[in-house]
Amino acid sequence: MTSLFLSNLTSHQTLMADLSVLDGVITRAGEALTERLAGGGKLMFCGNGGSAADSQHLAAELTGRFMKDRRPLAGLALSTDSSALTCIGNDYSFDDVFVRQLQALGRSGDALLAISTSGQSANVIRAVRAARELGIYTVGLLGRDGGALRPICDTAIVVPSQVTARIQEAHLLIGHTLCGLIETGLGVA
Ligand SMILES: O=C(CO)[C@@H](O)[C@H](O)[C@H](O)[C@H](O)COP(=O)(O)O
Ligand SMILES: [Zn+2]
Repeated sequence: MTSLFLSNLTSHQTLMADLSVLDGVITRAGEALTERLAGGGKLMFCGNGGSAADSQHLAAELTGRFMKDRRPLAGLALSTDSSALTCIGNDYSFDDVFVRQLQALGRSGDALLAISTSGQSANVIRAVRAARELGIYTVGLLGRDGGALRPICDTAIVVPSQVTARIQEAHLLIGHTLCGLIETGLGVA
């Protein structure tokens, strides 16, 4: 009998091979995000659960370091401030935890990377809708059929899988690629 690990490994490897179809859209997203950062904008991130972890991980690649030593870049995860999350969730609604922070901190010329494996998280959808209204460029890092987020993001990167864990594994690869494209696009030596 195949072990769980070998079965997961096989499905992971199959998905990884399928991701080459996303090359063009990932490159375009990287260019758009680089343009915002080069123009003085910041890159915000949001998502729930594992995607909240991805948000803070990727934001730290920008403010800290990724592959190269260079100036700190403006990355901000909207999933990490426990006081903001609990206040907004408690006093308003959990659906508002990202949108309220985005409306407080976001400016035209910024960008938002919205991460959701289903494309259906209401708090992420609200953040993307508000971002568009504020002139903030939106990239959706999605899965399954892209859900309700797919048509409302400026650029939607949809990982072709139905399995949340596999989609998240692909999201990290794509997130790291976006960080690499940003460093290269900004001409970091
Ligand atoms: O990491 C996992 C499952 O692997 C979970 O924490 C998962 O992220 C949560 O169920 C999220 O609430 C799912 O939200 P979404 O990806 O559908 O937007
Ligand atoms: Zn997970």
